[in-house]
Amino acid sequence: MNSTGDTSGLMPIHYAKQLMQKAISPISEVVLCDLNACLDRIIAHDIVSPINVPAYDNSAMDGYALKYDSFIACGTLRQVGKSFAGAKFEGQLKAGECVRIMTGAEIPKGADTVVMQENARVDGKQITFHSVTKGDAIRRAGYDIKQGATLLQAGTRINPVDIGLLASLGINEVDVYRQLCVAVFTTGDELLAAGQAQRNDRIFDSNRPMLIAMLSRLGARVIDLGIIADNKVKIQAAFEHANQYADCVITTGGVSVGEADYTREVLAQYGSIDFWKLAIKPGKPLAFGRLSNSIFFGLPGNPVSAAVTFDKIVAPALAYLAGSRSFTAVTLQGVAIRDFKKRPGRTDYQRAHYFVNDAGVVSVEPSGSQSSGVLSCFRKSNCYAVFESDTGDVLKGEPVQVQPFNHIISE
Ligand SMILES: Nc1nc2c(c(=O)[nH]1)N[C@H]1C(S)=C(S)[C@@H](COP(=O)(O)OP(=O)(O)OC[C@H]3O[C@@H](n4cnc5c(N)ncnc54)[C@H](O)[C@@H]3O)O[C@H]1N2
Ligand code: MOO
Repeated sequence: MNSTGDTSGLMPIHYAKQLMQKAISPISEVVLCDLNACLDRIIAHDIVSPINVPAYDNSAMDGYALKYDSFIACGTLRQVGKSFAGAKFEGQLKAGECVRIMTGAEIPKGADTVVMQENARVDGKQITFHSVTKGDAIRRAGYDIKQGATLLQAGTRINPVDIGLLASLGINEVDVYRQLCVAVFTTGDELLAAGQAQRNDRIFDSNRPMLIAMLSRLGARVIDLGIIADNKVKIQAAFEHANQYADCVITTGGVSVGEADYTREVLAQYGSIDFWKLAIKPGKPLAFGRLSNSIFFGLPGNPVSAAVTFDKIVAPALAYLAGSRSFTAVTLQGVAIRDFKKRPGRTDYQRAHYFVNDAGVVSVEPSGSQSSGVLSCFRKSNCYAVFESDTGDVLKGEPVQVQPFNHIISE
């Protein structure tokens, strides 16, 4: 029995996550980053708004600015000027007056209402209004963002809208954590790099390009160490190189129990291994450990296992290492519309397809082979059907947890 009380030798995922969190010290170095280069970087300090957005009361419509009481008293008002975005009306409205105003233009002094031009009848300078509601169509100063409000919290990954928000505050440089650097290599004498001549006794290395793409979606800088032969000396040299330059080393293959599975063995000598067998399907032989400078993930060689363990275990851990405080999977409650096969013993992330039916029910079905060698099944899938470790087969009509694919693994 291990320290988690488990007798299968497999570590439950929630326990492994706690262990990783204890073992990982998030990056603390802060760098100043240009607004145009900060997409996907992690904010290091809270962003507090130095200004109101918008800075002044302005019109939400093209129309007329007026004082409501004046409209009630007179019905028809005289247009005395114009207010444009960037060229406001400088005067003060008096009784019986209105000002032609454009969307975004500052509300003239003395006005408290804007009437859109569709509700105005123009006769020279005399304007008659209908459907007037006091206070309408005015965007107040600070109604989007108030001066002094915390707009973005430290630990937020900057998305394109955040870049718009920062620009709306006039901010053109942001304190972010230094970029995560991850070294990747794959092991296996059977591997060819895409582009090499095909051979019938070899397979192409799909894991490394796939993981590099996933890492770039995480905002990491990648050191690609290529394909390393099943050879202890070469694997150790790759680890030494990676440990010098990277915060994390990711390998695939060689973590199981086969006679050429050296990765775990080398790592155990050169660093330390915290766990290497997880109660997850696919992906049981997943190793996590530490070198002197880097953390280490040894992913299973099977491509589906590598993809799922990266998405579900490695990506959240790397987000934490990078300083992110907001990495959660969306889970929907769905209903199986076909039977799912499931053996008790591991938390299973089956590749599945979901849709919302006419009654609004999230309906989910397996999308094909669940073999960890069948990467093509991902293309027929848009979610994981997640089954807890102790569950057996799940039948049509029974509830299923659905996790739609995120941007790391999908579009
Ligand atoms: N006796 C046992 N055998 C296996 C067990 C076990 O518990 N007992 N676990 C199985 C499971 S589950 C998995 S997953 C695999 C993991 O094995 P490794 O991580 O050691 O990976 P390899 O043996 O090197 O390769 C497995 C499979 O994947 C192919 N592969 C490897 N690298 C790549 C790559 N970069 N791109 C594409 N495909 C790759 C490789 O050719 C093998 O077919 O172990 C099971 N065995
Ligand atoms: O865990 Mo393995 O990934 O089941 O094939």
